[in-house]
Amino acid sequence: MPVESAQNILKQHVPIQSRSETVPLLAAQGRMLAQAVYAQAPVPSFARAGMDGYAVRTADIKGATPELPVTLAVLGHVYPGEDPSLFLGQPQTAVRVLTGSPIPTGFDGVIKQEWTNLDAKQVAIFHDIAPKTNVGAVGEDIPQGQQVLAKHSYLNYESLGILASLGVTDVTVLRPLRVGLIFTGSGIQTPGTPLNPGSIYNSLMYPLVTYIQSHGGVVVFKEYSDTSSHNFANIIRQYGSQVDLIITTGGVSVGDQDIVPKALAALRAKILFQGVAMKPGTPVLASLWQGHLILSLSGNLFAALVNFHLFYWPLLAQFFDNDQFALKQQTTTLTKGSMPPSKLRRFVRGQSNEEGVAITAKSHHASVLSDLIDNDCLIIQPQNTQLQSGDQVQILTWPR
Ligand SMILES: Nc1nc2c(c(=O)[nH]1)N[C@H]1C(S)=C(S)[C@@H](COP(=O)(O)OP(=O)(O)OC[C@H]3O[C@@H](n4cnc5c(N)ncnc54)[C@H](O)[C@@H]3O)O[C@H]1N2
Ligand code: MOO
Repeated sequence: MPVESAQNILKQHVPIQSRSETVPLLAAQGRMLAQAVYAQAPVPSFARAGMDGYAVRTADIKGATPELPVTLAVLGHVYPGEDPSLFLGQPQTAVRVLTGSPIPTGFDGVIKQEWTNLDAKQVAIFHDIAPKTNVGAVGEDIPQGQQVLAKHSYLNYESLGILASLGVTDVTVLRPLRVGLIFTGSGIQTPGTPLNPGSIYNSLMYPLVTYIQSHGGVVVFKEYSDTSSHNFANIIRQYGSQVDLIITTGGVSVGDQDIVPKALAALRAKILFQGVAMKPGTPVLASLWQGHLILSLSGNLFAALVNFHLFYWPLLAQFFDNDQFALKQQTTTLTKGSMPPSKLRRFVRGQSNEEGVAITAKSHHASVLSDLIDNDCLIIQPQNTQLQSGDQVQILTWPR
């Protein structure tokens, strides 16, 4: 089955998210806003000094030079957080201020202290300044009433800081995509215990959990299945109904321990597709168990991640009805590297740059993860076509 057909089948079975919940700001990282946020008050709510110096009436110091300074009476100081209403800007006066200080009414500029003699009582001013110099106006950052974040914005980094600057403590966000993870296979250990002979660490868990949790999803359970299909099926029976999507890794190929197809048959899950015309990750499988979607990725690390990127992001975009989660496809130039033809359409690790995209990976094997560190996209290599430097190629990127 072609990748696009598999993506379309999956999309038809994604639940549409509708409910919301209120969470503290720091718990909202990676979540989607349920409603637009408007500024109830301007930020800052007062005119503030942009430099350490003196609040002045700019008209008073017009023409001031080092040779002919203007001297002003210093009424006192207003430090950040202090009440500026104790002072009123009168002719030939100044108030000592620091960066962030509220500026008392009547003053219209802040002269930086380097242009004064920094006197506490009678300050000599050596330059003149235009009105509003070094004054941050009310609402300089956010004017009152402005829409700060649109409905369905995705909360991260700066957006959480902007909400905090408005004094917001809790936000109403869309219910996350609830995901359960099941890792199959023998000899797969969680980091923290010494490796048994022939075993490897469950490295796959970490990119999967972090991709999911930083893009509007939560991982509700992480379970290991041993190599019996009973065990796998029991995990699904026990936990499956808690989630919107179950992602399983490994066990989808044809070996003795490839238990996923057998377990799905025992669960009477409906197979949506099994095997996709892609390399790596050919044996990927999707099924539906009592209305819950199960996406079964290959166990090979790079194959699993290619499966994840190609199927998870379109599904997430559908769940939130939001294109910012969709895979982005674009045409660019292959600037470095080559690939021999492949019978199946192949997804190659790519490193995008200003000129195009480069193939820099030392290994293209499906089981090799470490090369991905400097790679940020997948190059689509059409079937039976070689890739060489200078070719126009299609690349796929996912939300970062
Ligand atoms: N005789 C055949 N053998 C294989 C075929 C085939 O058609 N005929 N297909 C190959 C292809 S293609 C792939 S892809 C793999 C997929 O196999 P599975 O999805 O069944 O994965 P496993 O066999 O369970 O594991 C493969 C590999 O990945 C390691 N692994 C699994 N889970 C993790 C994890 N969570 N973290 C780190 N590493 C993991 C596992 O130890 C194996 O080394 O099958 C080919 N074989
Ligand atoms: O599809 Mo498997 O993809 O060779 O790793």
